[in-house]
Amino acid sequence: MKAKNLKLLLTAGIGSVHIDLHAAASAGLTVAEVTGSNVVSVAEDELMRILILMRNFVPGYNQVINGEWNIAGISYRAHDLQGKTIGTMGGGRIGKLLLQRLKPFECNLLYHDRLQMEQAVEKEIGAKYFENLKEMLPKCDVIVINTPLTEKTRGMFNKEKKGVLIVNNARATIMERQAVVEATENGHIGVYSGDVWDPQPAAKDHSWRYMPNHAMTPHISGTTMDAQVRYAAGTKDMLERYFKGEDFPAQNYIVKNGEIAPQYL
Ligand SMILES: NC(=O)C1=CN([C@@H]2O[C@H](COP(=O)(O)OP(=O)(O)OC[C@H]3O[C@@H](n4cnc5c(N)ncnc54)[C@H](O)[C@@H]3O)[C@@H](O)[C@H]2O)C=CC1
Repeated sequence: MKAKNLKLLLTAGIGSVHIDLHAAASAGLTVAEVTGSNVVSVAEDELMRILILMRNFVPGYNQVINGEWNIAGISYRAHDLQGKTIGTMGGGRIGKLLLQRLKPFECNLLYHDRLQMEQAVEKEIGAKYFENLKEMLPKCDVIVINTPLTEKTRGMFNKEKKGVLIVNNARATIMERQAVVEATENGHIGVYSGDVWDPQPAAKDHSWRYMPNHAMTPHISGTTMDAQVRYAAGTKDMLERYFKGEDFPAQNYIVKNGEIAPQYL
């Protein structure tokens, strides 16, 4: 390690996979993030993407830009959200909030996670738990990815319904890059809307820029002005606590005393 005096690594936001957490743990470093800081921002963004994909919005917008007018060319792939089945892989902070935000749309809500929510919360949201991801995937019209990238979540997909809409604001390598390109080309994925890329920033010739049926963005879902205020304040708070010798809020620790937080294992 080159930085011999390094003690602390802070992520101003959520998602610390840019850090080698195992190396940090064995070097005795502390890694922390501003847990919760952009949960609302990402969940709202996912809701927006679900609606945009379901209504075939982007091709409609492109018609206007290109001077075209072809209603039938849009509507044959536009559907109501009501009655559709939406599944989130990951029912943590973002996944749970997304399900709560989706409830008034009268969809069938499913989720897969390592951990089942408390029964009262699950009942209030009206979401059905699947311990086995492979059982949930074929049921979904829309799949949203809300787990961190770990060795277990990398490349987890292959059982989706034909024409499925996929929203991935979590991490790009949870999907296999070439498989996404091929599936958008052959229609197995109806539309893929991702906010995250591998690597970032994405090169000009990255294949996901040019595949058909996508609605990609450059990692913006968690970076609203409101989120920036929250994660700047959270980072400042942790720095102040660090220099006073105080602990951080417990949920912010990703690596502490050689241990990696369970959600990253
Ligand atoms: N695009 C963006 O700007 C942002 C993206 N994110 C991404 O979203 C992810 C989720 O964020 P939060 O909901 O706040 O995290 P969280 O820690 O509250 O929830 C993650 C959930 O994933 C589950 N999980 C972990 N590994 C799993 C596995 N192998 N199988 C099934 N479930 C598993 C955990 O049990 C937990 O419930 C982050 O790790 C990050 O990658 C987060 C914030 C901003």
